[in-house]
Amino acid sequence: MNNIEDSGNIALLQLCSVHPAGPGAMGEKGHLSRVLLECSLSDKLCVVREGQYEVIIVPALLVGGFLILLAIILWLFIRGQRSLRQSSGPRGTTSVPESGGRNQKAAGHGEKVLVPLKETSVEGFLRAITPTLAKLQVPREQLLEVLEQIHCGRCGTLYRATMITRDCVKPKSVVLKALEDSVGLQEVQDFIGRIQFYQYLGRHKNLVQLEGCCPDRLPLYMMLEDVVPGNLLSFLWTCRRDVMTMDGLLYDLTEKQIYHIGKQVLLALEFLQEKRLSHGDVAARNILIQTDLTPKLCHLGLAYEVHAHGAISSARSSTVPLKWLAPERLLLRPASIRGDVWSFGILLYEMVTLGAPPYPDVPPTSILQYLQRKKIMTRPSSCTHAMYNIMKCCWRWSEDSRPLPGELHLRLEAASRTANDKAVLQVPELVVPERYADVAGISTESLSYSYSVL
Ligand SMILES: Nc1ncnc2c1ncn2[C@@H]1O[C@H](COP(=O)(O)OP(=O)(O)OP(=O)(O)O)[C@@H](O)[C@H]1O
Repeated sequence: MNNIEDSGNIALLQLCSVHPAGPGAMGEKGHLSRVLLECSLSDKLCVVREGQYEVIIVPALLVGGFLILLAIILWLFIRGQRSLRQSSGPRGTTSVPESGGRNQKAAGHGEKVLVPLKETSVEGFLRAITPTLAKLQVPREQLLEVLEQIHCGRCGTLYRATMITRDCVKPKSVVLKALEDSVGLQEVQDFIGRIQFYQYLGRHKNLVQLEGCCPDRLPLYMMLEDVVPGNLLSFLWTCRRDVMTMDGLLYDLTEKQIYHIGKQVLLALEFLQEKRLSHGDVAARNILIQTDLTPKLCHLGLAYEVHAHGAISSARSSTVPLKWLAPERLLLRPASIRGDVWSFGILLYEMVTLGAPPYPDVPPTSILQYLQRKKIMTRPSSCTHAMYNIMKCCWRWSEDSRPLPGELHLRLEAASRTANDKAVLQVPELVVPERYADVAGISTESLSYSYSVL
């Protein structure tokens, strides 16, 4: 027997061999086991017997281990089943993949968009999605008449239409984007995703604004604010003509006004940058202008793709005219805000030349080789050195050495202080749209809206 005293917690242990050969034999075998025979809380005496119980303990350990393993497997299985039930939601619903991932907020107010799990029909999808767009929904009866078709886009046709608003007595003009009847579930989800994207972006005075939508059934409509006179490229071309005013707008442009427009475009880009987005196709044709010369970025389809899918699809990317693209985009690298800064430099060129096609002497397909030779456009005669210096910093080959929209805004601000606000920019030659399209590397159809002003 051994007495063990342990700082006030005294325990008496009795070591007792039950092996017939005695303790010595046990020591030789080295298989001694200690078994607690008696130990009560009130007692400070514990009796332990050493014995050779391998025959009982080893199988017991094996059985115990097996049971624990079984319990773990069972627990994992139950947990898996439970999480499966949770992700399909109540009454068998699941998240819409197009607005999932980091764009969950696209559903508005950070809610998850749920559609029935088994629902693969357009009707079922629209039934499930419409309540999430309640704040934007406009009764169809409020749409009065379609005035004209203005554009046939990849994701719907654009019309000018009139609409009654809740607070307006007089019908107001809106641009209606319509997704017609004969489309599949994917197109419908994409159209709804775009509506949610506008909702996610929120309001910015230099981004075209969503005013409402009709998402309950086909045809689907989204109503955008009607920006008049609209397309900046058309405006620039009209400035070449002998038109003084039209609809209250002075078709004259000074260097100072170019800075004014440019700075606001940069505010829109800064806004997108804050949301970790980029525009992807900054160009005069994708900017709308108001009579007070407030520009609004439109053509947000590429930004939507970045938001919804993390990148611009190669199919969509190939539609962006090459002459506006930064070298890294021409080399098929992802779009970024600094790529937009490159395109912004081209936009300045477009404005100061009143809508001339960039790189007039370079075929669109040779643009990458041209830039790889470290060449950039020369200074147009109508462009001051100050403005050309800004263009040059936008056209730095290395993305990282280009300024961000905020820094560029400061440069434009400084340059505009000494800019000429008297001399009206003039270009004597009128634009021939087919020739323009050819030199710019743009399809004539995509310019159809600009013809109307010529
Ligand atoms: N809100 C608007 N007000 C006036 N004109 C507009 C408006 N929206 C679009 N437009 C005209 O329609 C043209 C095409 O617009 P936009 O590129 O945004 O449509 P889209 O091809 O459907 O683009 P995306 O798929 O990127 O949204 C514009 O260049 C402009 O001339």
